[in-house]
Amino acid sequence: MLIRNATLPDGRQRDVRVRGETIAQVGRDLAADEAATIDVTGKRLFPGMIDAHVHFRQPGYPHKETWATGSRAAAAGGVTCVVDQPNTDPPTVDGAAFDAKADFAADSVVDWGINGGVTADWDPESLFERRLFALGEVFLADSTGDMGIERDLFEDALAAATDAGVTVTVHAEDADYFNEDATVREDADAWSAYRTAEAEARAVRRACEAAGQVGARIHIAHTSTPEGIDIAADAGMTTEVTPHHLLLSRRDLRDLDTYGRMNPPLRREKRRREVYERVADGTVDMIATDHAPHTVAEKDASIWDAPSGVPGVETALPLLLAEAADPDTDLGYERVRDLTATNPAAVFGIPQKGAIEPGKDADLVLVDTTETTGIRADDRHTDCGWTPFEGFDAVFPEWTMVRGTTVFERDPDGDVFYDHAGENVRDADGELVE
Ligand SMILES: NC(=O)N[C@@H](CC(=O)O)C(=O)O
Ligand SMILES: [Zn+2]
Ligand SMILES: [Zn+2]
Repeated sequence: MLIRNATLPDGRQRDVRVRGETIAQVGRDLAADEAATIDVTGKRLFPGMIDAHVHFRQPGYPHKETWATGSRAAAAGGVTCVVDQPNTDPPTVDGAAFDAKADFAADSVVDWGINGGVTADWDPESLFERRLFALGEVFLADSTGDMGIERDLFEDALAAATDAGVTVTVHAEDADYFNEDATVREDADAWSAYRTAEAEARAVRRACEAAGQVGARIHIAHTSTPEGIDIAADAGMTTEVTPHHLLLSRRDLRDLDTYGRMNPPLRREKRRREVYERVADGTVDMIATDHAPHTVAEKDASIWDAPSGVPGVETALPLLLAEAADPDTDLGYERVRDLTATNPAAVFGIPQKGAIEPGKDADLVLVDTTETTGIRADDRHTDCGWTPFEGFDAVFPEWTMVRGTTVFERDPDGDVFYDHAGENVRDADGELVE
């Protein structure tokens, strides 16, 4: 297949030849010796997003999301590789649980990685025999799944992962700094008052110190505060920010109510702006969605009973592209590419992905950035049926390709998905890539 006149994220216009599963050539006026040629003049071609943080809920909670529905949502949002987190049932804390989840992941239409988790009864030996994407998210406080662990166990896990050459991703909140005074309140903002910004900053600092002691490489998941980002960056560790912490703040809880409950919680508008600055200026390494679907019936509860988490895999790249298309923001297309593809590939060691260059996997997303639409939950493909970004401007893909196969095509008569077997990205070269 020959894609003619694509505008790349850096603004250059190039032809891109896809042969089999890979990008064969990127250049000008490539010879049209292929059967299929499409001209995409005026449209932008991005490397597929690598979302290093999703919760696809299988095994255990298929009523919230499955690998089939979650991966379709990913494809429709320009995500070509997802990394699933361990708080499923059973939790992914030993080799058998990893294998059971990998069987479910066979339903995925996009490429995938599976993380291993840490609990008091984890089995590092059998877990590290598997092709883990990373160890994590390791929960320093309870979140969905109640997998919070003690300090000693975290330090043991850091040492074990370092021996195995595996990166550790960390859910950094410290319950010692939660504000118990907030627990008498019943409004949705109480969750943000309870799980304080200080609780995140303290946990990030402690995690970085512990990592420094054993020479571990850690990546801080879903950082929600400028303080947490700066502490991690100063320690030489990497960070991710979610679309909701980038674009939503405590102000939005008046509308979102308990649907806006997640861990870590939404912060004040001032902090949100400071997080945005760090995403735009390159301090933050990547955007990852923490796609955490729960049903409407589950979310429609009191602020203390509703489960934590919001969906996001389908709307992340579209929201970022709308930000980049808006001349009034500090976020450009190249930065969006770095945050969604280049950096996740570099940080987690997936050299075959993350760039539109000869030899890379043909994971591609075509978008028309002159065409923004308002997000509507009814149009989305996640099984949970709602979005915290209702009405937000977005640029949705026209099509998404995974290793040379078109997996999604937008169509006014109904979006089309094509059967495609996603691969374990850690199996691509037959060995762990570190
Ligand atoms: N972020 C959340 O609020 N929830 C996540 C778990 C997590 O990432 O902490 C979930 O699995 O529901
Ligand atoms: Zn988490
Ligand atoms: Zn998570």
